[in-house]
Formats: sequence, structure tokens, C-alpha cells
Amino acid sequence: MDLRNIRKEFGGWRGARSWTALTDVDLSVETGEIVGILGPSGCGKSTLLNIVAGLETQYDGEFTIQGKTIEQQIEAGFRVAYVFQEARLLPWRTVRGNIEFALKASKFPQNESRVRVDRILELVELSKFAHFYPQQLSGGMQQRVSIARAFAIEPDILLMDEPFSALDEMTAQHLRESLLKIWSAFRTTIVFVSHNALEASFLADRVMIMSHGPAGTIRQEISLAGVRRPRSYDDLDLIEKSRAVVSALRKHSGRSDPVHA
Ligand SMILES: Nc1ncnc2c1ncn2[C@@H]1O[C@H](COP(=O)(O)OP(=O)(O)OP(=O)(O)O)[C@@H](O)[C@H]1O
Repeated sequence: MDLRNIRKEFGGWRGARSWTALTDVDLSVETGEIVGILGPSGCGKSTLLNIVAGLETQYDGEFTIQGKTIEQQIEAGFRVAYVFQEARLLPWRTVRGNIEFALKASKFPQNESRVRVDRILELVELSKFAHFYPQQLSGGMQQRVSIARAFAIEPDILLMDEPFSALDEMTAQHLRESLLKIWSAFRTTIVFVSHNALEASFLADRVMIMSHGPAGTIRQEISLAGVRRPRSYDDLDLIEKSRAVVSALRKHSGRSDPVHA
């Protein structure tokens, strides 16, 4: 996946002022890679993710996946899954029903559905809860279902926008471990947004640090290729990288416009 010279403006209709949310964004992601995007609030992380999802279609620059546009790829069967901060499950459907619904929407044959759901629920350790409704589950379990639903459709790319930020740290740690366990089974390409340096370092192969600029752009790339998988929060290499992410975030989080006292 290649993003070249991406620029995104908002506003500008009916004489209203427009402003640039993203400028000069270049990003290449290899198949099977996990890339984290970090940066201060409002620097354009979600906007960038929405462009990759094909949800945001008005922008300048070039975004291609193996030489084709996202629209052409989706037409040809390319699947994008999105995990949000909240689980966004259908409250009137059970855990199984929610995953089956996603499979149906992605046109998986109905006779494969049961086996697929069983397999993914086993991977996220939720087999015993297949018949539960979302409101009968904790927030962490609901998010686990939303991750299971995302992987169930075997997406070509999984996008996650602060997927664990609404959870307590222990639940989040457990879910990140589950996510990597499923990822190692599917090797799905993942691009995620986070505000948490340790989370980004734990999950990613590369972390991209964005800043406001005057407009949002990628300022720095930190590779985590040297941190071995499966990862452990106690790994000293991971802790060191996480510190490097924090200091890069500090360096790039200042706005370029003057700060008035
Ligand atoms: N639909 C929209 N219409 C107008 N402006 C928008 C729209 N979506 C985002 N913006 C603006 O674009 C900029 C980038 O927003 P975006 O949500 O991508 O930032 P972010 O880095 O994800 O922020 P946060 O970390 O707070 O979620 C912000 O100034 C925001 O106000």
C-alpha cells in the first residue's frame, strides 16, 4: 500500500474558509506489516486512516494498493476491516450473530459461517460466550468480539482507531496480546492509531510520528524490527524503543504557530 504526497483540505464550500488537515504525507506499508500512527490530537491521524479505509475520497495525491486505487481493489474483492474505540456491536444480536452478520455482509457462503465463527471465537477465547448478547459482556469482552468480527472476514487490511483506549490497562494488555496471537495466525496488514507509546511499540513493526506542522504530516519513523516477537512488556529492547517513541512525540507535538502567554 502506497500513499504519495497526500493532501487533505476540509471546508471551502459556499465561500467558507478551507484548511489543510494533511499535507505531504508519504507512507508505504508492506503486506503483513503492522504500522502504528501516533501524534498530537488533531494532527490528522483519523483522517489518514479514513483515506486508507476508502471512507474519505476527496483528497489530493496518490493512494494505491499494488498499483490500483482502493475503489478498484474493493471492486475486485479487497476487504477492509475497521476497529473503533468502542466495540460498535449490534445489541440485538448475540456474539455469534454479530460475527455471522459481518460474514454475510462480506458475502461469505452461509454454510461456512459456523466453522469460521467457531474458529475465531476460539482464537479470542470467547467460545463459551457465543450465545451472549453484547450487554451481557464487559467492555473488554465486547472489544474482543469486535476484534474477532474484524478478523473473521479475513481482511486484506485491518484499520484500528485507538482500539484499546477506553479499557483499563490490564484489559488492554491482554487484548493486545490476543490481537498479536490472531495476527500471527492470519498475518493481516494492520494500520492503527494510538496515543499510547508502549502500546504502539508493543504492537508495531514501525511507528510513524505525526505533527501538526501547520498541517498534519509524518515527521519521523521508528522501526521496531529489532524487538523480537512474541513480544513481552518486560523486554528491555521494547522499553527502550517505547522511550524513543515518547521523546519523538514530545519533539513533534509542539505546534509551529507562536504560543502566546
Ligand atoms: N469531517 C470533517 N470536517 C471538517 N474538519 C474535519 C473533519 N474531520 C476532521 N477534521 C479536522 O481535521 C483535523 C484532523 O482531524 P483528525 O480527527 O484526523 O485528527 P486526529 O489526529 O485523529 O485527532 P484525535 O487524536 O484528537 O482523534 C482537525 O483539525 C479536525 O478538526
